[in-house]
Amino acid sequence: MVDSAASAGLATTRCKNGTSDHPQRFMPNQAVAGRAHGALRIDRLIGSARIRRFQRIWSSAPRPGGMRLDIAAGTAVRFEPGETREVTRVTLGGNAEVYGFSRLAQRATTDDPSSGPSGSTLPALSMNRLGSAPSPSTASDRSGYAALFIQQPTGLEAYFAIFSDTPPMHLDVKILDERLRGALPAYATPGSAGLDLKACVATPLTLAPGQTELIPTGLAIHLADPGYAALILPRSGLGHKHGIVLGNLVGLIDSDYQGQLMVSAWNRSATPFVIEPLERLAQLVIVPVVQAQLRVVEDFEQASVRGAGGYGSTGKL
Ligand SMILES: O=c1ccn([C@H]2C[C@H](O)[C@@H](COP(=O)(O)OP(=O)(O)OP(=O)(O)O)O2)c(=O)[nH]1
Repeated sequence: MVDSAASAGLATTRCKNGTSDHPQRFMPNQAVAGRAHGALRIDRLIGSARIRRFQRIWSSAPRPGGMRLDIAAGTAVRFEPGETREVTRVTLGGNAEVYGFSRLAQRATTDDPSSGPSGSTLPALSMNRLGSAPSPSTASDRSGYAALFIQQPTGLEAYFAIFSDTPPMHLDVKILDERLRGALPAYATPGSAGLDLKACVATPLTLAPGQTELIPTGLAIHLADPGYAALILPRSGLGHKHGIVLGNLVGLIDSDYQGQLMVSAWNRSATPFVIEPLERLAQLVIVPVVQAQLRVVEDFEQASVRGAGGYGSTGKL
């Protein structure tokens, strides 16, 4: 649940309607819908919470159709506080029936719109207001939803956003080297992005200048979700002061990889470097990934300012 105390601050929405642009300030838990060229723009600030994804939900008009926000299934439109995102709406395909959303909005879009979302615990929300409510009991994290209702000449449209406090991500880890039991990598500070990976070598290992060695880390992870990958990056101190970087520059850990994490250690310096057992050698950063579906085109729809310019085309300074 998102309480209003967490919803401190003001959000700004710009509503464009063809010719004019009306910046508007409004209090948390309010929203304004602007329809610009078929797009719905919502700007949302919910304390530290993020709108995780927009889930279109239903619309009564025009039959048979509802509209949905034009984002790929399972992906998200992320809003940071104060940011605005523009999401185009498209007509629902298939039978235009929408189910799911923890049953909050379970209905066919051809249902009578005046009845509101069926099978729901949706509280009464007024038109064009953004509301929040406790998440359905099935939700394990502290998430909530926001609903936006728009009265169109042709009927009622509703949009829902699911948001959460970005709950911690759980990562399955296998310990392959007993020396790491009780000494798992940890984020050094609350703001750290990387987990240190240790060199699970049995004895000190000397890396000669220019030499590259694959060093075991004693850990295996399984990200499982293709929406994530992990990157192995050098530790800046080792790289800058001692020239110990990565032979592959960056290690990419696929979400389906279950083997031991290995660090390709490269001594790019002119002096030998001794890697001590359990020395922190590199760091692991987990990042979101979008798998794109390729769509072949003869030409791009819109010419960009940059075009094919690159490699310093914008100048040096
Ligand atoms: O620094 C690294 C880089 C990769 N890996 C593991 C995880 C990754 O998922 C797997 C394969 O890596 P990648 O796809 O980069 O290697 P490839 O050379 O393209 O091999 P493959 O054909 O197996 O994909 O190896 C590491 O442990 N450390």
